[in-house]
Amino acid sequence: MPKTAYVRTKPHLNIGTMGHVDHGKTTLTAAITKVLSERGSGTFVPFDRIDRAPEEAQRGITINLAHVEYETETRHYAHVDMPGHADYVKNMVTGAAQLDGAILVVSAVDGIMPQTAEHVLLARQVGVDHIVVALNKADAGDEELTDLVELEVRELLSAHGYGGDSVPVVRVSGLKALAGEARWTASVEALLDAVDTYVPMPERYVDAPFLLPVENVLTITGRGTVVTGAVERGTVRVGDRVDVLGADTETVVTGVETFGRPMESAQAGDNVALLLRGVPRDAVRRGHVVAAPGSVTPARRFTARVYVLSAREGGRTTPVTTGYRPQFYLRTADVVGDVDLGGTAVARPGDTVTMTVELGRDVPLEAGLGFAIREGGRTVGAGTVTEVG
Ligand SMILES: Nc1nc2c(ncn2[C@@H]2O[C@H](COP(=O)(O)OP(=O)(O)OP(=O)(O)O)[C@@H](O)[C@H]2O)c(=O)[nH]1
Ligand SMILES: [Mg+2]
Repeated sequence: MPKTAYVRTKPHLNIGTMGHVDHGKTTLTAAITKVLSERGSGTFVPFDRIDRAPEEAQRGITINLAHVEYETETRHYAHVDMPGHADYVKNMVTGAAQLDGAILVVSAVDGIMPQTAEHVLLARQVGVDHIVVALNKADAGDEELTDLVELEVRELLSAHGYGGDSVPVVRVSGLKALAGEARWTASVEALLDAVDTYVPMPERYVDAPFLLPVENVLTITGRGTVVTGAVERGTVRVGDRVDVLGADTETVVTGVETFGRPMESAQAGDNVALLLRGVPRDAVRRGHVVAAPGSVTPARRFTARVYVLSAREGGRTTPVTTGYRPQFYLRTADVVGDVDLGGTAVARPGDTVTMTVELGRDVPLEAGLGFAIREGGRTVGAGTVTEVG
């Protein structure tokens, strides 16, 4: 049976949970949906409906991005639960690229761990301007220790330009909230209030030509290929012609949905699924971009200012030279690129340098676009495009 159409009654924002493995992101995500469903604004999504892949259940970790939706009194949210495990930072970057604000989950028992810091750095780089901290497992943490963890987290955020002194830090217990303990369901409510008030509604460029970076691709039997992601700018409706950049094809949008509900028109900021006419499932991939015809010219050469992470930050121990070929994370794409520093110049860990990059394929690029550089499973640099071509 077709579901009822999505009715836009409140401002919509994209948020998500990030942080180190096992600090409780998925548990907190489930708890948020439970607390809100009891208020009558949303559906409870249990833990095993978020981590639902067999490998996730078996290993007890999140691997894939999972999306849930809920409403507070003032806003409608799409929430992406991101993996914390070091092997899946790739997926985390894709999730973070769609966010208006992030909930950084830090275990009050364990404090800052490597992916706590890595995720903060990556969030900064892909354009997440606001972070709210959930000091989770507060039910199990010692108060004095938790105070120390809070100080540490504020310092970390300040070091990355997040204004750690003013960031809301809320002590919560996802686990106990899920169990319905009043003290802790109240803590989750307090966290949501902090998100509502601290994360501003971003400016939405609804009048710009439509652009959606593809996060995922699915097949709906009998209907065709569907791409999902957050609309970066513009609007789209059924019947619109679009370019699929990366797949190098032009097609027509034959369906627009959000969380399974049809939409008349999707706009900048919406988290959507677009049904594309006649596009084979294997022609389109994460990292491709769906855009208004002719509105963007993809390129593979650009100049950027890049910060090379120090070894202490988890980066390289040896300098970068011309000829270096790491992976570049741009929007939802992950593309290999050749680095040119100009002659024999070197970039040591801790340096900020200008470099020219030649990507392995064409990607929609523009000045100001932030990106991360990774190599062998770790983040080694962070940069901003200064010039295309
Ligand atoms: N005591 C306590 N344990 C918690 C709390 N939240 C989560 N846990 C436990 O911590 C473990 C990890 O929880 P998850 O929610 O899977 O953690 P995660 O951050 O989503 O992990 P990844 O997605 O794999 O990075 C589980 O055993 C949870 O039951 C909490 O508030 N208090
Ligand atoms: Mg998880």
